[in-house]
Amino acid sequence: MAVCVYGVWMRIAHNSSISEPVEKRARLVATAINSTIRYSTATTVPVQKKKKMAKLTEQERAEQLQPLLDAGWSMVNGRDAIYREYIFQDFNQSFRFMTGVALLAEKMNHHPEWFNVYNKLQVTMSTHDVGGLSAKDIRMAKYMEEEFKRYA
Ligand SMILES: C[C@H](O)[C@H](O)[C@H]1CNC2=NC(N)=NC(=O)C2=N1
Repeated sequence: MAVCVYGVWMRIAHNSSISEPVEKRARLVATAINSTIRYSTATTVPVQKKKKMAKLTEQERAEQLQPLLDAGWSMVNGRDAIYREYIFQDFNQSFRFMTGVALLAEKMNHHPEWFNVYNKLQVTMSTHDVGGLSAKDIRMAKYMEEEFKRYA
């Protein structure tokens, strides 16, 4: 980019006839520089700001959290967090389920608080960074509900 811009400037400076007063040629180059700078800044792509995680709003709780509570999740006493117990046929099934959740957790950088004994899995979801429930918790809990249907 810089090289071709320099080339443009030099072509303008060279093309303006040699007899032109130096001031005029300097003005031509200055105009070209300004327009290039304007062009180059105009073409910069705004940096996508990382979406700041926030606690669920009342409306999001009504629309997105309530279906999870209806499906078997419950609010944790004294915390803005949700809890669910899953029972599987055996340890192998529960660990397979946990493996899928763990892969999503790593992809999302969002991790469950969980405890597993043999075929029973206890899961608590909350977002430590915001001190309560966020969209990430909803997404992970919905994933778990969908996955669990495969173990019915
Ligand atoms: C440093 C690291 O990115 C943060 O601690 C991530 C990791 N996993 C997380 N998991 C959960 N449940 N909540 C968080 O706030 C969180 N933050």
